[in-house]
Amino acid sequence: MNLLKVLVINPGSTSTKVALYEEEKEIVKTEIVHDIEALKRYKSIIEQFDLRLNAINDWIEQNNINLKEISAIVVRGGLIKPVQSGTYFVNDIMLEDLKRGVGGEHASNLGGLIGRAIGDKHNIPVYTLDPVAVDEMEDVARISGLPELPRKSQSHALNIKACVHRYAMENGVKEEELDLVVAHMGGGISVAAIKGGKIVDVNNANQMGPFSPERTGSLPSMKVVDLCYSGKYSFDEMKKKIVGMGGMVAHLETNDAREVEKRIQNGDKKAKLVFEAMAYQIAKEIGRMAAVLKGDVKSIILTGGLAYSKRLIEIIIDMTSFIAPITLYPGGDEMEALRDGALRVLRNIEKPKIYS
Ligand SMILES: Nc1ncnc2c1ncn2[C@@H]1O[C@H](COP(=O)(O)OP(=O)(O)OP(=O)(O)O)[C@@H](O)[C@H]1O
Ligand SMILES: CCCC(=O)O
Repeated sequence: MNLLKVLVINPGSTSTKVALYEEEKEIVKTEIVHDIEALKRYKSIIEQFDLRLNAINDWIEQNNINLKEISAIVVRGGLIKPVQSGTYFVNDIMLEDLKRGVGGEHASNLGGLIGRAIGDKHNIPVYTLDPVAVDEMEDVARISGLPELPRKSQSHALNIKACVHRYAMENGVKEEELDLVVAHMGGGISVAAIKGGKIVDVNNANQMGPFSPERTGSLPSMKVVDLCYSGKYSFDEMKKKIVGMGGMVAHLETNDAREVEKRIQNGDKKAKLVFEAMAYQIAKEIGRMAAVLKGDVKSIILTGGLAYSKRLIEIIIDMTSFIAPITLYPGGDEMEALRDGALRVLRNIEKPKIYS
């Protein structure tokens, strides 16, 4: 019997994670970290296509991966049109929407494009699971202070959903009965209110919420207008300031929390203040989402790369543990969640949804 082999590609804002699985078994998993200086050279994320594809092709070669043996490629999905949670074929309609960036710019838009570039060449089907555009938001959460600018459900849905699933399994509860706050803390930060297993509210890491390693989060809006009309920045430069060059990068010129922690240890007061401010804003957002759930929160889950940072976690726990017990899932389960989505389809347990 031929074993199923799944290639997983997960482009995040600061890195591209790649892995090869044989059935559930991990054969190789690597985080290709992209240098901030290299990323800075690109005006838009879509222009990073060649850089990331070349890095993945090098990784495939270095690890002697025979693409002829791959049963499926599964990728982190991007800002397509709002969709239900689930596994989807990366079809031509989705590919076009990713190219055009119908829901906006996002590193994960590259997932489908790179996946199909490799898949089409070697005749391998390409799937995606719980893309950034998963929308389960309640109507009341969509209203902003301007009718023409509604709040949109865009989040690290893949890892958030994987954490909800893991928590349910580990604690012997049904996902549909779970109310949680999940804070995914990566290059961008999504803090979600989970009601009955669904993401009923989330900040939208590209536009609102806490600042993160490389995004501004919410800003004083009048001052944003002033900056836009100051004549100092083009449209593209302003967008890049908010997503990519904001947050820690703007204050400290690095998106690497480990580097910031080293500076703090060496007595850098500015690094300490900025890092503590990020933790403070995350804790505040958790409080907002706890209010969405009327305080009835089973647990606060902290996940993503930043959940490895003891310093950050301690501040968040200090500020939020009065709400609910804290669960730590550092790093997250995105790669395994993607693998499992592809395996469910390959084993005919789940029918992939068709994006239209
Ligand atoms: N052991 C660690 N200690 C402290 N910080 C860490 C550690 N490992 C990773 N990080 C930090 O986590 C952040 C990246 O997290 P993650 O890998 O989840 O993000 P990403 O996948 O690139 O982006 P996103 O999650 O927004 O898609 C970086 O700031 C990185 O420095
Ligand atoms: C746009 C929110 C999701 C992400 O940043 O990955």
